[in-house]
Amino acid sequence: MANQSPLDVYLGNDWTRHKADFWRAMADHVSQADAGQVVLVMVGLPARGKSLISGKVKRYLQWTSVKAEIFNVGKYRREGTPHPDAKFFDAGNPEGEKARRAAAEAAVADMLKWLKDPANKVAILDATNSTKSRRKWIYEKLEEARMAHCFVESKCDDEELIMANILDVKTTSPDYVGQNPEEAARDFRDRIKMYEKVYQTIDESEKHLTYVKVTNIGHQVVINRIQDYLQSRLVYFLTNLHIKPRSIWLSRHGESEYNLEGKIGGDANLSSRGFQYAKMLPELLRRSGLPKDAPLTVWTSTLKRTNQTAEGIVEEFGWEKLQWKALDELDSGTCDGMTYAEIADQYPEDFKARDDDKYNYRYRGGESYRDVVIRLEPIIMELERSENVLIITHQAIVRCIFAYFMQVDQAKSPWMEVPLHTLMKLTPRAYGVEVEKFKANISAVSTWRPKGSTAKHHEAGEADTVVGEVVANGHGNGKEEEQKNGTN
Ligand SMILES: O=P(O)(O)OC[C@H]1O[C@@](CO)(OP(=O)(O)O)[C@@H](O)[C@@H]1O
Repeated sequence: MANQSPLDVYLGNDWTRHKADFWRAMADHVSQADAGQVVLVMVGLPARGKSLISGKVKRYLQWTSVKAEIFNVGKYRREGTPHPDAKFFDAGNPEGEKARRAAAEAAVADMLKWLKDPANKVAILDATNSTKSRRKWIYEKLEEARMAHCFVESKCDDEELIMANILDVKTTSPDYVGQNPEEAARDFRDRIKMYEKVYQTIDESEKHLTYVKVTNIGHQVVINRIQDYLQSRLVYFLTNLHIKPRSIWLSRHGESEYNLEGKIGGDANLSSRGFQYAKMLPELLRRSGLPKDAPLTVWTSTLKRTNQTAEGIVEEFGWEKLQWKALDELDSGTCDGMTYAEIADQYPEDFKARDDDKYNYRYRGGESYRDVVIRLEPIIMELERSENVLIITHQAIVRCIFAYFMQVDQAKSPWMEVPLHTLMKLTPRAYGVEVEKFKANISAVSTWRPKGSTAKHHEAGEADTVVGEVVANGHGNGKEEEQKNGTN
């Protein structure tokens, strides 16, 4: 490919020739390295973002094909006590204590049962676990089951964040269904006070535990005794999290000459309509609501069509632009530069195999969607750390990034329709990701191919321009768990 990254230049032709093998090896290595199991034990007062963190961890793990599940003690407690008032949570209330202990025991028992299946990798015990004696009990249970653990304490002194969590709980927790919202908020604050009376942060006396302490979600992270690969990956992820308001804008490049010809891959220039889209992108961004004070960084792939699309924006706003090799389009190996009809003709078995399992099918000498997700992991880590970012990339890459944020399952994500000349704005909210779409009024071919079809890319009609199904899947960060489970 004409546009080589510094890494390509440094490593020379061998690297360029063997990069698909490299990503393949990485993908295989990562799945092998995931062999262990671990329990993440959440610790912290109510309204400190434990469920938010649990949801984000689960979303991240599932996207990388690591099976993860959240066990929320509140859900078990609610079976016996669906609408408790604050006094129920008073440590001096023996009945409340007994019921809460029973709920914790039931959750841990179910969790250990779930972990009996070696395919299940990460269990997240979402509860306050706010006393040393409760943590000692959990630690002993996990030691007895020979299960690795990692306590994750979420501390928070940011009043705004606490208030946002209280507001969310009072409106979404099943504990307060049908209650006056003001009364619910008052009761929830009293509940927090009950926990504050007995809360013990993890300290020196618990040095034997593996733990991560996160203050104000990502502001400060303290780690202790992190032991294996999976734990380190999780710690790295937790270190990168933040909850500052921001948006991520996602767009494919403008229509390319290859898109017009129905060819896949390659490094073609934009078509004249593609250039029009590039010109219009600054206006489209303005329409979507630009961040007032915070700057925006533009990320592109190393290919010409994404860089040409970014030119107008960089010129107009002077924002920093970064090129990422990892954002290059899915490598179609020996099929690069062919039309779908040519592939079906020359490699009929491959064409069918791809339709049968598009997520796992790996092009000869190229990549699968699974491989792409592995190489996008550093991009996701960087995105979690970053504030406002505009990503201009390719069809398969947009699908994988979108699938991460919106938890689209692996069988569906490679078939999602991502129209050209459409800007998407993803805004993480307390318990989900909001998606807005802004369509440029510039026609383009549709490169979406339904299963079985070998049709050449056709002019997009109205129906093609809706991302539809995808948006409906939109909960991201544990909202579903929280709505079902509430606090314990
Ligand atoms: O996985 P499928 O659906 O084939 O889509 C990926 C394809 O999308 C295309 C367009 O058809 O990407 P791009 O947006 O970079 O032009 C091909 O280059 C690429 O192979």
